[in-house]
Amino acid sequence: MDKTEYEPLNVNVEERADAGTPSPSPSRGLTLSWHKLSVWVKKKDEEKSTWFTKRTTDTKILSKVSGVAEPGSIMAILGPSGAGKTTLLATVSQRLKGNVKGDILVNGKQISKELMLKVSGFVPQKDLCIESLTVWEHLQFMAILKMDRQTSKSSRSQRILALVSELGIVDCKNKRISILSGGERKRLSVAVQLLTDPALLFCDEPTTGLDSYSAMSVVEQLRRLAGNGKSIICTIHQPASGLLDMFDSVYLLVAGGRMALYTSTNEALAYFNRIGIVCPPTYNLAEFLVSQLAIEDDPESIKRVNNIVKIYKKSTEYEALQKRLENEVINGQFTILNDSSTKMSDSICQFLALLISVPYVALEVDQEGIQNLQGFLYLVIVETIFTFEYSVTHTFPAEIPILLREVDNGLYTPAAYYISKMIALLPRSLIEPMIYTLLTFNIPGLSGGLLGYLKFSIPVTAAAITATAYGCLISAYFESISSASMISVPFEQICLLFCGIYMALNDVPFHFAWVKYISIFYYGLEAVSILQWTQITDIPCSDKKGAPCIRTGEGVLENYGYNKDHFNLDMVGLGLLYVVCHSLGYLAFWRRSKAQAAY
Ligand SMILES: Nc1ncnc2c1ncn2[C@@H]1O[C@H](COP(=O)(O)OP(=O)(O)OP(=O)(O)O)[C@@H](O)[C@H]1O
Repeated sequence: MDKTEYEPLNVNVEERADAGTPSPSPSRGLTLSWHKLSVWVKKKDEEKSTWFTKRTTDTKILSKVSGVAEPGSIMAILGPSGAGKTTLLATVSQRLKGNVKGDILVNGKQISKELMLKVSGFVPQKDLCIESLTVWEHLQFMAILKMDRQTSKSSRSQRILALVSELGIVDCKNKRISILSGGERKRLSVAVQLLTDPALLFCDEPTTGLDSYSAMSVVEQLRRLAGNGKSIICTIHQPASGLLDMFDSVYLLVAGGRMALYTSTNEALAYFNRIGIVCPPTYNLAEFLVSQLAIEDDPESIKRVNNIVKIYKKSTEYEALQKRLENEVINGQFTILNDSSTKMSDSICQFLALLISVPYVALEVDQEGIQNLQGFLYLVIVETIFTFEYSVTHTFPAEIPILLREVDNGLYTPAAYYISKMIALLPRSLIEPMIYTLLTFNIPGLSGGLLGYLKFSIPVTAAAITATAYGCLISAYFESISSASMISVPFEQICLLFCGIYMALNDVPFHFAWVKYISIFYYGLEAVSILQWTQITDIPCSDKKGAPCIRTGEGVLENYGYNKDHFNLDMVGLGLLYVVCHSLGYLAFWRRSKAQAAY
C-alpha cells in the first residue's frame, strides 16, 4: 500500500524511551487473544478538502476479526496487499493510533498499552538505525535504552552476545550496519526487540526483500524462539515455496480487513479442498491462497472472496476459535468474580451494623448499663475486624493461582501486585467503617454528637484497615481457607481473651501480659472505650444494697484494665500491626511466587 498519503502508523517502537523495562527474565508463555476487533482510521477526503482545509472520513480497515496466539507457536498472517495485515499486527500489539473497537486480552485479561509495550517486541518492516554504527554498538545503544537501568554493563554485553549467537549474526558484530545483507539486518532488528526478552513478538514482514534461503533461515530463527515459549506473530508477503510450512498457524485476511481463515498450517490445504478451492499440486500453497483471496476488478473475484468469508463464518474452524476465545475470557474472570463477592460483603457489613445496634437502642448508662455499653463496644470492634479480615481471606486464595501465573509470566512483579492490592483495599476499608459507625454510633445513642461520631470512626476504621492487612497475611501464607482457619481461629481466640472483656487486663498473669500487644481487638476496644467512657463523668449508683458502684467513666476504664491516656498508643499499635502483617504477608506471597510453578 501507499502509506504516504496517510497519517503514519505509530509502529516504530525503537523510538520509545523504554529504559524502565525489566531486565531479561525467562519469558514463560503469554496467550494473546483478540475478540471482534474493528479498526477505523481517518482518511483524507480529497473531494471535500481544499487547499487550506483538510476534511477526513472514517474508513474501516479491520472488520470484527478474532484470533489467538499461543505461547510456543508462530503464526503467519497472510493476505493480499492492502488486506490489513500490518494494521492487524499493529492493533493487537497496541501500537496503532486509530479508533479500535473490540478486546485485546493477554491471558484472558485486558492489559494496558504500557504493559503491552513491556511484554512484547515489535520488529518493524523497515528498521531505522544509524548506519555508521557497528552491530555491537547499535545493540549496546539499544540495550541502554531498553533494558533496566539497574542492569550492569557486563550483563548487557552478555545478553547481546547471547542474542547475536542465537540469531546467527555473531560474525557480523563488528560490521557496520550499512554493509549488512537484508537477512542480517532483519536478524539485527529481531535481536534489538529480544533484548528485554519479551514473551510476545510481532514481526511485520520479516521475510520481505530476502531471497528464499535468507527468508527460510530468519523464520527458522523465529521458530526456535517460539520453541522457548514465546508467542510470535508475523505478517508475510509473498512467502517462498515451503516457507508457510514453517509456521504453526495461518491467519488469512481479505480486503476490508475481513477474516477468511484461522487454522493450523497443515489443515489449511484440507480446508480449502473441502470448500472446493483446490490448489494444484505443483503450486506454492501460500501464493495460491493469496491469489484466491485477492479482489481484482472483475465481479467474479468479489463474489468468490465474499463467499470464502461467508463459508468461514459457518465452519467448524470458526466455531473452534470462538470456543477457544470464550475459554480465554473465562480464565480471565476470576478477579471480576471476586469483586462481586466484595460488594456482597459490603452489604453484609451494613446489615451487621443494624443487627448489633438495634438491641441497644436508647442505651442508658447506669450501673447495669456499664456492661451493656462495654459489651456493645466490644461487638462493634469484633464485628468490624472479622468482617474485614474474612472479606480478604475468602477472596485471596481464589485469586492467587492466576496472580502467580501472571507474576510468573512477568506481567508484573510480586511487589507491584501486592502494593496495588494494598492500595485497592484502602478505599473500601475507609468508607465502609464510616457508614458502619454512623449506624452503630447513632442507633444506641452514644455520647459525643457529630464530633464524637467522627472521633469514634477513627479507631473503627483503623481496626478495619489492620484487619484487612491481617487477612492478607493469612491468605498469602495459607493455600486454602480451611488450613488458614486451623491456625487463625485459635490465634484469634487467644487475642480475644486478652482484649479486656473476658478478663480484666489488670488480672492477666504476668507471662501473658504481652499477648494484648499483638491483638487488634485489644487496641480497637481500648480506643473506642476511652472515647466513650472519658465523656461519662457521673454514673448513678444502684438502689440495691451492697451493689458495687463505679461513679465515673474513668473508673470503668480502670476496672477493665484500660488506660485513659492510651488512645494515641492504641492507634500506633494498630499502625504497627498493619505494617507487620503486610510485610509478613508480602514475604509469604513472594515466597509462594518463587516456589510455586504457575503452569
Ligand atoms: N493510517 C492510515 N490511514 C488511512 N488508511 C490506512 C492507514 N493505514 C492503513 N490504511 C489502509 O488500510 C488498508 C490496510 O493497510 P495495511 O497496511 O494494514 O495492509 P497490508 O495488508 O499490510 O498491506 P501490504 O501487504 O501491502 O503491506 C489499506 O487499504 C491502507 O490503505
